[in-house]
Amino acid sequence: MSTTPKILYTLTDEAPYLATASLLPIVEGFARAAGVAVETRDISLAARILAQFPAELGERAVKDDLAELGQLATTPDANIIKLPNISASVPQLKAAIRELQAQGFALPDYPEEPSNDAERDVRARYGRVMGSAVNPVLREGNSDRRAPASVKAYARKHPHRMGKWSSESKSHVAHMDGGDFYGSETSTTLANATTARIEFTGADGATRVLKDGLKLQAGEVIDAAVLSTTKLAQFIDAQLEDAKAQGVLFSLHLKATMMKVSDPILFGVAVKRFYREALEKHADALAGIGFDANNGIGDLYARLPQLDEATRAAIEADIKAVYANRPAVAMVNSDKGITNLHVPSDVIVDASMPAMIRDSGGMWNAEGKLQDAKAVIPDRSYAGIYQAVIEDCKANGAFDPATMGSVPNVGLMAQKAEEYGSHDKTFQLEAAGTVRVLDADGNVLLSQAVEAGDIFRMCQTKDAPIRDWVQLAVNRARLSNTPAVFWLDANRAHDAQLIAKVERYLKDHDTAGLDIRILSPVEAMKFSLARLRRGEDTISVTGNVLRDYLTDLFPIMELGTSAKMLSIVPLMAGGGLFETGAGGSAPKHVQQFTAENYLRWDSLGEFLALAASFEHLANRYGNARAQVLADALDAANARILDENRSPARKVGELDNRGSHFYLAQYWAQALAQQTADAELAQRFAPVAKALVENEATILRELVEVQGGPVDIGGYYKPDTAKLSSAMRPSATLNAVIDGLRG
Ligand SMILES: NC(=O)C1=CN([C@@H]2O[C@H](COP(=O)(O)OP(=O)(O)OC[C@H]3O[C@@H](n4cnc5c(N)ncnc54)[C@H](OP(=O)(O)O)[C@@H]3O)[C@@H](O)[C@H]2O)C=CC1
Ligand SMILES: O=C(O)CCC(=O)C(=O)O
Ligand SMILES: [Mg+2]
Repeated sequence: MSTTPKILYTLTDEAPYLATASLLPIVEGFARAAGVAVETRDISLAARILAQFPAELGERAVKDDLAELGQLATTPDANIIKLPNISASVPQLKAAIRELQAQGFALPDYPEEPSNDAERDVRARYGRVMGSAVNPVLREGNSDRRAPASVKAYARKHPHRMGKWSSESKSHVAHMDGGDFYGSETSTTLANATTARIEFTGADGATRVLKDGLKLQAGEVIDAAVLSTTKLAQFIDAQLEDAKAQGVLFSLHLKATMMKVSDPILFGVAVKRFYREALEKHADALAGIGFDANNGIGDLYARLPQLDEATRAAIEADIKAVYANRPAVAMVNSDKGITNLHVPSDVIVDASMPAMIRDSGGMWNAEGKLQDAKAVIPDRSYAGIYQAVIEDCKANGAFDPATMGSVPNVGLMAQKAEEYGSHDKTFQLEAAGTVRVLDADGNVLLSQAVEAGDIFRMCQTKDAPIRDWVQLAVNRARLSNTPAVFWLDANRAHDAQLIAKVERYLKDHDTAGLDIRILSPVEAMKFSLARLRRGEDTISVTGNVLRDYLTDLFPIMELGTSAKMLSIVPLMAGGGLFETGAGGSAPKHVQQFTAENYLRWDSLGEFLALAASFEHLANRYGNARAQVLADALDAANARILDENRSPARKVGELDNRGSHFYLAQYWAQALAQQTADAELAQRFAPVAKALVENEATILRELVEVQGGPVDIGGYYKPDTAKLSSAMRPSATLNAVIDGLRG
């Protein structure tokens, strides 16, 4: 066991990375005074790309910090603060590569259609950093996400605005009725460990190995399912017709980042059907310039300059004609004409559906106004939960943050559980046949018939994480004296296997007096919503996907944002992973920052994670000072909420940097006032004094820079000096903080 208490703070992307440039020096200063080391590890998209090409980059090679952290997460010493990072779609990945090349990094281009081994190797390396490539690597434990009592109390006292709901709303969720993953899933639990392979056998009897060397453990639950892209295309066509007939926006909600193999294909089917006339008419020209519908219609616009003027104009005119015939489509940015079908990473279901529900069931139309929408979520596995919320809001009106209860979550996610670990076992088949999962002796574990174009997906859920999850659920139910509901659907093959395990493992625990139930997702949602309206709390105990969906949905309804969530991952090996908030890296905030030098990112998630991390260190290493820091930070966090020192949204107001100043002031005051450690109190007394006495000057220095554009020298890899000077504009504050850092 290492004896030095240490925090590993991750450097990531976009808004949380910008915020880090201001917050981290403060954290380093305070931690240092208590003898806690803070180190950084760079897991940004840029760093992850660079780490793939050590030989090519020579002297500028970058070490693979993500691999190191992934390894550390399996040891008891891990104490990692993980901020949100970009899970890159192909368009984002290409933009990042271009930026790094322009900064002089000798990276190879992204091979669109690799034609030799070298190109295939480059493509595979880029493939490793694509999509959700970070979280599954670090998540060696299950998830415990909740709104701390102080945050909930604050939200009740200062309720955020919720759009009114009308019973006349035409908004609804549309899903397939067959031919989807839900309908085809089969599942089994392994009696013995084995090394499996996935094989495709075509109609001609020829067999091809899709994946080999797949290690499976005893007790592991595996499942396989197929989605028909032909049925999906028919479904999309019907929804386009229906959206038009009903006069609602067509809006598609997927998770192309986490589900990085399947969902871009589903997205591509929708793009192809929506723009069908134009894309079919110009099929040859578009194939010639390498357009890929899976990357969105934005990919077409990016490639148009390769065509001659006349062809370009013809394509543009035909796309315009499509819009005239189709239902209106939900917009991501109406000013710039960016639609829901532009880039697969712009509309991510966990954040986009709650936003729609918060906004009266509307999405933005081309005029930038809210309009009722058809939310298309093709697969039935989870779509129904959102329809249940919509029905509830139509019947009972919007939820009231001042009175509503809370739905915390205990999520099964350790060791790449379920769908979120399936991308290396997901394939699109070019021909009809059968896909089989075979054990080492050649016995068929799972089998699915496929048609050409179908997507086959296999998932794994290991036994130890399931046991740990059940235990976590019971602990949380006991600690918070709150009913807990396992959201599992007895009619789904995978869930049926899980239900059997949950029932068995619950017997290992003392559940006397606890209210623990198992309900299907839709029933669980209805049950939780009814309690929520009565002001009652209900723990949601879910698999990995619902963990993701619900930990944005409920916080956004209850608190207005998932940024204020406490998001702990007790690692199964004994370490701690402290995620910050439950949302993403907020690209919109970066646009505002570079245009107006105003950052509205709320770092409360980081503050909460830090307090939990110091507390973890205190417990693990018996480090009393870390506990003093944690307690003082808790007090500071409560004051940030009480005194409303979170960032506002507009120039001239307190932004992210200002909220960090108050954190430093309140934290220093709490340390100066505490009596558990006199030496620390003495150390921080002058710091607190300086931050109080200079408050007006510091706030002026922080606000007077706002309003104009700011250059940070890069989007995916900003220039550290430029970023630091932009994010630390107060010389007075810096002098105090740098004094602490030594
Ligand atoms: N844990 C992780 O690493 C996660 C990463 N992602 C990645 O994040 C990127 C963007 O995803 P997206 O689906 O747009 O979701 P985001 O959560 O990044 O953004 C949705 C909106 O949520 C609000 N928001 C989220 N966090 C904060 C915060 N701390 N302070 C203030 N507001 C906040 C903002 O709304 P407003 O501006 O209106 O205030 C923001 O525009 C993608 O690359 C995605 O892959 C997504 C989820 C989790
Ligand atoms: O890793 C990702 O891409 C997103 C993770 C996420 O949305 C979540 O865990 O809430
Ligand atoms: Mg999420």
